Amino acid sequence: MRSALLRSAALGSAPPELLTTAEMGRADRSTIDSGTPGIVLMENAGRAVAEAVMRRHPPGSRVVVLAGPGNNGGDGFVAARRLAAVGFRVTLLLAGAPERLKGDAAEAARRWTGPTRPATPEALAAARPHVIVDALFGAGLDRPVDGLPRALIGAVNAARADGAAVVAVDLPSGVNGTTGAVMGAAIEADESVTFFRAKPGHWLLPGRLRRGRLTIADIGIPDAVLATVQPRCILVGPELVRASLPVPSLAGHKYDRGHVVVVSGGGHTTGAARLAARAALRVGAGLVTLASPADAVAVNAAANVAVMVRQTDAAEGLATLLEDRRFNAVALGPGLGVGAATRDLVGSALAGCRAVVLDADALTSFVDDPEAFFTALRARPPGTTVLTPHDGEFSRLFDKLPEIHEASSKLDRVRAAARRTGAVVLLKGADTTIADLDGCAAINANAPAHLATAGAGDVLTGLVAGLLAQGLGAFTAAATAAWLHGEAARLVGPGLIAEDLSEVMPSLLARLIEPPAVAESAHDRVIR
Ligand SMILES: NC(=O)C1=CN([C@@H]2O[C@H](COP(=O)(O)OP(=O)(O)OC[C@H]3O[C@@H](n4cnc5c(N)ncnc54)[C@H](O)[C@@H]3O)[C@@H](O)[C@H]2O)[C@@H](O)CC1
Ligand SMILES: Nc1ncnc2c1ncn2[C@@H]1O[C@H](COP(=O)(O)OP(=O)(O)O)[C@@H](O)[C@H]1O
Ligand SMILES: [K+]
Repeated sequence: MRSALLRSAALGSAPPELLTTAEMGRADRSTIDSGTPGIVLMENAGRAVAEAVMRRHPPGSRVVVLAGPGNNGGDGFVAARRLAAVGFRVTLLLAGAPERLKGDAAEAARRWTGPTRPATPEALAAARPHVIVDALFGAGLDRPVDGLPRALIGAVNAARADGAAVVAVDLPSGVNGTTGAVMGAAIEADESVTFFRAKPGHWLLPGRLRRGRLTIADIGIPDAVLATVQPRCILVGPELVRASLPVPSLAGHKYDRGHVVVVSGGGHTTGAARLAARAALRVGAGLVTLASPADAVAVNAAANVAVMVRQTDAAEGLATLLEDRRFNAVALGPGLGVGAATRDLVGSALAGCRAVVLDADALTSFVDDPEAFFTALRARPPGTTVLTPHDGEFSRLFDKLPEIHEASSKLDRVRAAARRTGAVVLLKGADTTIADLDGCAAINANAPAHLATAGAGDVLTGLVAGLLAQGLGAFTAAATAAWLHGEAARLVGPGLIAEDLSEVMPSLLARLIEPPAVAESAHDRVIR
């Protein structure tokens, strides 16, 4: 299922694959080995950068190209030549000695016939640029910036604060393309022009906040190189969601669409589970039952119509309920409270092979003995468990593990957690990151900031459970749910409260699912 998702992702119009800087290096090399000279790729890259400048600024504008010592600088030399040729007033500032430029960058520098001046903060300020092309560092950034590069980054940001526009080549200098980390200091760009595919660092925070608009330019690297590179991370988008969403069959019945159990908290904390239950139903689960402790039955029954309510007393009650195999997905955590009773409920849910989503208190209840929890998770069938922590829950559970504590990015932390638990881990945030045991990963970045509101996470838990119940694998369900959740928040807009997310699901799903069978039957009636 997960590999089908990675394959289906390739069908969409916006390229979903995100390439680490190492993978991008392999894509470059593979293209060069197949006969396209590196200087051709560099010429195409520099032209794409020049075109980005031309799209928004008239000839005659003052442009500073800040070139670094590697191929990113080479792209800058090409952009400088093309902009000067059409009437931009270009100042080329090089950080480093011209004689140290190598290979394609040295060739690009030879093709530039204007003056090349040493890059200093003073020279940059004196040029009073309307536009700065940031070609200092790209994929080759391999250590924190210090000394002159750091001063130059500061000067670019100061010029931008004074009104200059900044177009970054590939990445804003200082941003790590693989991790999104700011390595000491980083340029703030209005636009970043990257090549062939976006990089995780364009979408992970804080890199995403530095890159401005993202333009992905075709520089002549064929898509076929992806078969060699085999990228391990995608950006979730509508094509992928459309390809994954279950479409009910005319011949089907509600049990074909799965039956979700959401475990409710006690009488005073039922809201979270109700939000999750409604979301599971809205995303298409055939039936949803709230497993409710005795003191919450009345309030749950009064507050629900389509969602059913069953009294289940503690872990034994849940285990008894789940003996009915038609309950094929269980969600628990929201509103349950932290402690032994919740740990026991989780134990009942994890027994057997139905799909399980664990969130909130179902995660926090294990912070004192995470190893026992990880062991129970690892014993489950692959692709059946999803954990949906926010940052705090993730840190409490995983940060003591050295491989997670020392990981260099959100992507690596989530991958390490998935490896450790065998579960699909979805770490929430503006750059929600999802990974499975094998290191397949997805970033979902469509959520607006107003999604950060009480109860939004409970709705996500329900969406994941609803999709699991309809037969999606854990990775696909988590990625699809995260995108639907973010898109629903965009549809509602500012003023969103968690209840709204489920209510816009029908109009959102209608845009994604073609209903050919319904259209046909309407037509039949007209003919009769
Ligand atoms: N043939 C190719 O590989 C292509 C590469 N392209 C460009 O090439 C770039 C990558 O080029 P490179 O691998 O040469 O890398 P960069 O140009 O990003 O930087 C490499 C240089 O910067 C130095 N450096 C790294 N971190 C530093 C720091 N913190 N302080 C001081 N110096 C530092 C390195 O020692 C090295 O000299 C891409 O970002 C892209 O812009 C494009 O031209 C497309 C084709
Ligand atoms: N800055 C942000 N931009 C976009 N989405 C965000 C941001 N911060 C949080 N979110 C999303 O909001 C939701 C909050 O969930 P959670 O923290 O579990 O809240 P709760 O426990 O109140 O339900 C998550 O889906 C998360 O990804
Ligand atoms: K750059």
